[in-house]
Amino acid sequence: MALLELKNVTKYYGKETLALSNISFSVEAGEFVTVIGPSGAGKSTLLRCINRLIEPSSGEITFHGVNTLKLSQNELRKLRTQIGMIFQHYNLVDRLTVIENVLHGRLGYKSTLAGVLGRYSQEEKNRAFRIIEILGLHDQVYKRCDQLSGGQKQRVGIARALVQNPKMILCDEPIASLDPNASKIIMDHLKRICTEMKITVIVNLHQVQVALKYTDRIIGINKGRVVFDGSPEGLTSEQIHVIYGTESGDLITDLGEKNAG
Ligand SMILES: Nc1ncnc2c1ncn2[C@@H]1O[C@H](COP(=O)(O)OP(=O)(O)OP(=O)(O)O)[C@@H](O)[C@H]1O
Repeated sequence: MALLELKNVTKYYGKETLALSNISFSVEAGEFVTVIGPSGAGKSTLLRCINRLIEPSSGEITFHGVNTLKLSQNELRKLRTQIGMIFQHYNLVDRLTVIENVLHGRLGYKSTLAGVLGRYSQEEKNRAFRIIEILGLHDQVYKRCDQLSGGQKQRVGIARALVQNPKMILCDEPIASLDPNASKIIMDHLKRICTEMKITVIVNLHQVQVALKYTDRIIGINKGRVVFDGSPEGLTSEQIHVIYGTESGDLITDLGEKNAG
């Protein structure tokens, strides 16, 4: 059974804007999938429908055997502990330290009161420190997040997602605000999280070259529809053109010799 299955997922904003149109695909446990497409194609909407930060208008989403669209608020909270999310602008609490932000990843497991009082078990703290170490942030543990670089902030975002002990991580343009060096560090971490921790990863990206380099599978979206779903090897310049339409000129040259077909 697939870990995640979408069937005919459609999302309208208001009556006019069709952001997703009959999206269907499934993702197996352990896959590393990138979603590419031009600005406004529906990539963010798609990711946010998966964990119901946005409510789809129709369709079905099954995660780990559960129909996510039928869950009560309480059940949804539990579901979200299993699906970590990483954002382009990190969504950290800037005035709090790295360790405090990372521990926020445990809030989904707590009563509101315990959460408000910041009550975390020693085990939770140990786990948070271990993950911070894995992400190379051990020297920053007690630094406030507003004193970190973008790349470091994103690593805090990843640590916060990992401390949840998720089955899957959704990454909404995680490197869009980072320089190439910091982007590589983030993508390398995400790849390792998938291959070594066996966590399924879905990443929205703007950069086709990055998608080609890192993932097993690329889903191309244009105007809310899946127009490509396959391996990086299958992504020819014609396919890029279908995904990006008139915006594809520069991207095709970026493909280099590997897939230019
Ligand atoms: N809250 C909203 N209200 C109305 N329309 C929206 C809303 N959010 C997104 N849209 C529209 O839905 C469509 C898909 O937007 P979405 O942000 O999902 O695309 P995207 O592929 O993530 O774009 P980008 O790469 O620029 O972030 C666009 O036409 C957008 O204008």
